[in-house]
Amino acid sequence: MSSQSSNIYLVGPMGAGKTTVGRLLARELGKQFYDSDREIETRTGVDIPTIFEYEGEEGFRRRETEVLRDLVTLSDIVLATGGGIILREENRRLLQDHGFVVYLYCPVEKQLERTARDTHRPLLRTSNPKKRLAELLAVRAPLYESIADCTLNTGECASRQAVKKIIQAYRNS
Ligand SMILES: Nc1ncnc2c1ncn2[C@@H]1O[C@H](COP(=O)(O)OP(=O)(O)O)[C@@H](O)[C@H]1O
Ligand SMILES: O=C(O)C1=C[C@@H](OP(=O)(O)O)[C@@H](O)[C@H](O)C1
Ligand SMILES: [Mg+2]
Repeated sequence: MSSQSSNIYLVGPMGAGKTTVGRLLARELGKQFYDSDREIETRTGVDIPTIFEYEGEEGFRRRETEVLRDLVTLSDIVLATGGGIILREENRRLLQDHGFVVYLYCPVEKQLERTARDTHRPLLRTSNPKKRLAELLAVRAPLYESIADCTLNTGECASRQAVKKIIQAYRNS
């Protein structure tokens, strides 16, 4: 983390709670909240499944990096990222250099439960989403860990509890 950073960046897999916890955390700390997925949707005027459909995952990743380059220029924000943002080395460096990085995770079973009702995650539109989540995590977990300033299992805690724990870790950093 850059010393005395006023930004908190949440990374972690789909369903870990980045968007939900991030919004609450920002409110609690009086910081501006951003979500990289929402930012991409606002800029393009279409939803994420549509971007995947027309531009593929590669097109989405390109847009994700463009958005991140802009968001790291802001101060005093909480940013919830998309689960795959850590795939690009440039993104990992941008996150590490400009904020306090919190890795949120939970067991794959919980990820599955929490993502089951929402059909807006193109990578989970498969006959076996649990297997997909496990495969993604196997590749990505070391990448999340490599940039995390703090790690939190949201599997057994309510979002409000997660917020408290993050604030504690952030203030002690
Ligand atoms: N700590 C939590 N406990 C229980 N449910 C949660 C928790 N965090 C998130 N959820 C629920 O899980 C779903 C996915 O959360 P979301 O914030 O979109 O995850 P992410 O942005 O990491 O993919 C939402 O319906 C949300 O209400
Ligand atoms: O894990 C991923 O690659 C993705 C996670 C999603 O965000 P959430 O992690 O907020 O669900 C979203 O960016 C897109 O569907 C791709
Ligand atoms: Mg999200």
